[in-house]
Amino acid sequence: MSEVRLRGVTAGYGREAVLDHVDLTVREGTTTAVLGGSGSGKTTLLRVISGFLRPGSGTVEVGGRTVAGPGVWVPPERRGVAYVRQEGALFPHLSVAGNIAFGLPWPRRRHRDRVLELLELVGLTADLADRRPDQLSGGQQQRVALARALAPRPELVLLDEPFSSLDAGLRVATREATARALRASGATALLVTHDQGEALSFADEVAILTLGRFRQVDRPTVVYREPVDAEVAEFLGDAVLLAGTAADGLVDCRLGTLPVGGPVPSGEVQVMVRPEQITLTETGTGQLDATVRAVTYFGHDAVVELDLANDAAHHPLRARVIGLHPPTPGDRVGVSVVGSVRAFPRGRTAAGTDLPVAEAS
Ligand SMILES: Nc1ncnc2c1ncn2[C@@H]1O[C@H](COP(=O)(O)OP(=O)(O)OP(=O)(O)O)[C@@H](O)[C@H]1O
Repeated sequence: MSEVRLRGVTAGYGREAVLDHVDLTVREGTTTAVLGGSGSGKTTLLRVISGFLRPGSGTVEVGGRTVAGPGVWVPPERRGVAYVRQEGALFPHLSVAGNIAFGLPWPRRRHRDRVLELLELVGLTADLADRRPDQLSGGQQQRVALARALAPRPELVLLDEPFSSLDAGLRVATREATARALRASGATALLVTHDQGEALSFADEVAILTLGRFRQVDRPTVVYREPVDAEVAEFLGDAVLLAGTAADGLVDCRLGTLPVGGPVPSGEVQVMVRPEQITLTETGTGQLDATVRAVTYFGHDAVVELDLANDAAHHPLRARVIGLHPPTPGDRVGVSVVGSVRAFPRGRTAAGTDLPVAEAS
């Protein structure tokens, strides 16, 4: 049993609380990605769980055992928690095998079989075992760091932005190898990142941390499609926010009358549409007509800025279309919205902060 549970955890440095009565559960054998902006407290959270920082209040449980709480303090080395940092921090004077064996308990340090098994687990070949870290690519070094962390069969693996120093291609390959290795080892894991795509693709659950609290913790598809408020929606991807009026499961906005998914407030609302929900067709065949103002081409897809024909204020609107045949500026197109949209009450976010008043495309 290696579930992690935080209840009412407050922690910080000096007087200022970085984490403010935080609750979080990571189920046994699953991975949760903690997504937050710079300085939101992601590393502080990992320090509290690993035992490098004492919480001011609340309890931390790892594997059903309280490791921090009123009158309880288990030191880091007795928590069964492994920590992989941004830079793997391998020992430069030891070989790959030596680095991995360092993570094994003393009597097993000479067991080459276990080292080779761990290399295979992280997707590296046995011929790398005798190289020094400076003879490896950045992605290979991170995989060795992961193998070293998994060597003592930890109950919990904490990953602190372990892919952020890698370039795009290596990053994806290393991320996939890490996800596979974690699944195969059965470890519970917590990944800290500020990369939305990484959080959504890597983890079983995504936890959004802002202002010292978790705003939403749920499966990737749920936090993306059903964000709790407009701020979370914008934090977790591209979002088109529009003013609207909601009633009876429908909302009126400058994209027309659209069905609302999830909770349906009534009255003045902020409408959230993902740009990929806005599809372009031949002019006259969509729900609305528009003129293409600008196109940003990314290869696999393109972002198209549109001027809606019925919009006297000329607020541009963003659509995301597949990159096969993107339109060109000046084209006239039909515009439709696929699926339901979200509607949030105007005025306050779920966290109690004010919503932006202006429309954003
Ligand atoms: N040792 C420290 N002493 C004092 N303040 C600290 C210390 N470490 C972090 N902080 C402050 O605590 C806040 C949260 O820091 P933390 O490192 O947890 O954020 P983060 O979300 O991991 O950020 P990043 O994504 O930039 O690494 C920041 O305001 C930071 O300046």
